[in-house]
Amino acid sequence: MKPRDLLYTARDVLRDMLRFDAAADAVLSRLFRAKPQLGKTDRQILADTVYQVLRHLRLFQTLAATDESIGGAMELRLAILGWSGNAQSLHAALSPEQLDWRKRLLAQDAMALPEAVRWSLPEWLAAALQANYGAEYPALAQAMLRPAPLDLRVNVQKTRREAVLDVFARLNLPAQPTPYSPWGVRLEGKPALQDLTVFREGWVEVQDEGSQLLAVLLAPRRGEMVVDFCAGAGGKTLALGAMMRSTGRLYAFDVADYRLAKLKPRLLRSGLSNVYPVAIAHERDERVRRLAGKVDRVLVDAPCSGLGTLRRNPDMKWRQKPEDIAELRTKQASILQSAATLLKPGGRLVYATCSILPEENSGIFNAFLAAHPDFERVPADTVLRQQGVDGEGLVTQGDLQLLPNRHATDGFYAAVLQRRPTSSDRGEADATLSD
Ligand SMILES: C[S@@+](CC[C@H](N)C(=O)[O-])C[C@H]1O[C@@H](n2cnc3c(N)ncnc32)[C@H](O)[C@@H]1O
Repeated sequence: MKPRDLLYTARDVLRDMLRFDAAADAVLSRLFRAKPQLGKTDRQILADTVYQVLRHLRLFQTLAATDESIGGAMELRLAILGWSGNAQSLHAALSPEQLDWRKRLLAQDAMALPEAVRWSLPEWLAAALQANYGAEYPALAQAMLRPAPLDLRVNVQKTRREAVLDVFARLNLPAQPTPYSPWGVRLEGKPALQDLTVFREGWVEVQDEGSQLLAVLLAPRRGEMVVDFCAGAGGKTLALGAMMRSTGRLYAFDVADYRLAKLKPRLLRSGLSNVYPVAIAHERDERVRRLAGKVDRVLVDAPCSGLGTLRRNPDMKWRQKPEDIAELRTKQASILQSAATLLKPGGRLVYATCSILPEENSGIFNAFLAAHPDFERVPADTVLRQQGVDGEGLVTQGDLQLLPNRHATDGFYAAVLQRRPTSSDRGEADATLSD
């Protein structure tokens, strides 16, 4: 497609996207399905341009409103400001007046603008981040404006990290081991993974290093009975299954069939045979009740605002509203409550979100512990150390707290609890030990 036509396509996509009635990636997928003639480079330019606009939406809208000399719809002017093709395509896409306008506006001194405009945050979210992160708020807000790196998880069921790094070195694709996860590889750039044998053969999966650490924290063992309560498309399920070396039973629960369906091809690639996807109607489903008191480990990767993933999903900051958070909190508390009933005495649960709002995180977890004296917090740094991960700097008040500005991961929270062993279990354990 000619760069100028691409610019107008970006305008049309933005018109759709800025209604915020569907996720940005769904809007893009719909477009790509409708226009199969779009080549790889065109798709990349379109995606990068509209995501750049979503990231900087408030700033770009403010800048565009200060100078209307080039005319055209707001969405066109936003696409001009966000254009993310190379210099050649930029010159081919824009008229000389548009080029001048873009240059002038992007050169403006943004320091004169309020922080929430500069960092393109809705007022309510800027206020919440400032209240919760204080002096760290500017670094956090700015880190969330940068695109995320491409992290992969090496499937230890099939290979080792060194072998994967060797393959990338031979392909001349710069890659580094991630600093915290024992299975993480960080790629420079965004190669088309689907074309690579390492991906097709199930040696690697795309997964942010932070997500990998949630699996590390659950630390499931061979032969155990494990439940991934909100498994979705199974990103963490696959990591857990590999940790269990494809032994035991790993149930992947979710209320969304269509998400679980996406797990199937990934499972095939992974080589795991210990995973059992189960669609449940809600968190108190009969299939959940049947496992009460029988499970060794449970992961609750709870539905949340997703505000820790703004580097990848910048539309979330415009789509979420304070009243959505209140609704999510009720759901999170209810899921945690049900999921905890699955645990055997001595069993462990990890409650996690990709939110950076404490009310979805420690707020839910601490309230659960306060109301349930038969459960206790397990310090996350202890578990990480046992798993060979240096938890220094990863743990705040006993729980894992990852932030893009500190750890170059998405924002994640994860806390571990254990069901206290009953006195008869302790007796049994003592008897076993003294035998
Ligand atoms: C954060 S996502 C999970 C992502 C997934 N664990 C992964 O690693 O790809 C939260 C998931 O919770 C699911 N969910 C929402 N309500 C639920 C409920 N009551 N019980 C179980 N799962 C639920 C959603 O369908 C969604 O897939």
